[in-house]
Amino acid sequence: MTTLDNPAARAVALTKLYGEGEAAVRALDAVDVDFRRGEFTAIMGPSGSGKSTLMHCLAGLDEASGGRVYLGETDLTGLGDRALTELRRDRIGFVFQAFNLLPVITAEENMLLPMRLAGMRPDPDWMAQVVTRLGLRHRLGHLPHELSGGQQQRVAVARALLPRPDVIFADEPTGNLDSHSGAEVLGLLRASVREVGQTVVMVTHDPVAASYADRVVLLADGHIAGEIDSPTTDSVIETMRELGARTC
Ligand SMILES: Nc1ncnc2c1ncn2[C@@H]1O[C@H](COP(=O)(O)OP(=O)(O)OP(=O)(O)O)[C@@H](O)[C@H]1O
Repeated sequence: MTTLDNPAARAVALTKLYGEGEAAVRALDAVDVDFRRGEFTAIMGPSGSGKSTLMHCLAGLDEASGGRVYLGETDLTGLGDRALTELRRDRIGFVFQAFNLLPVITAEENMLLPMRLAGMRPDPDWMAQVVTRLGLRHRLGHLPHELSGGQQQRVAVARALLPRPDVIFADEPTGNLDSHSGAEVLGLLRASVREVGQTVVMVTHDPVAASYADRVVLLADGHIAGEIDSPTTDSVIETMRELGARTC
């Protein structure tokens, strides 16, 4: 089986309704999409097009109203709360716009916290590689408030990378960063894909951020509206303009 027919995550006829009756909002309407292993995919689209909803359903944070969601071979639809919690803990990494570091423990303790809670230890070689790549070797003992925003987000990326999850879902990971810090975080995500085959799925409004991805999946009005392979900032801006979308 090739990686093409064995995606890391997949939505099949995924439909998500919020509310009921006349007031119901169809946030996703029979969406079919695959996220290939070892690939960096950006999800883009106008405000309200369903990006966050798609990501939340893929990551087991929100329940589908119809269709199926798979993480590898595992069908998430129908899993109970406990199984979903374990799946998120053991197989998914998250990076959010807000860095979500615990303020009273050091950068290193923050990086290791999810693994400690799961009773796991990181492979020392892998930990050393991530820390080196992070460029924060001399900041590991610092508390989050002693770090810049970019440094805090790099700690959050390391925290997601250390357990080697099946997929890292990143929701506007550079939304709170200046362009220099944003480029560092995006470079780190891209390197994790290129160098160790991590799978990353990122929601973004930013064409520059999307240009770090291998592929852009475009959403409009709860539907897949297209794809861009090997995106550049210009090709993303042009395609978003054609979609009539807000791109900043
Ligand atoms: N909890 C909710 N209850 C009701 N409607 C919701 C809820 N969450 C999202 N929606 C609606 O579902 C649609 C898709 O929302 P979603 O947040 O997925 O879009 P998005 O593309 O991520 O938007 P943005 O770029 O503004 O973050 C929107 O019409 C939104 O108003």
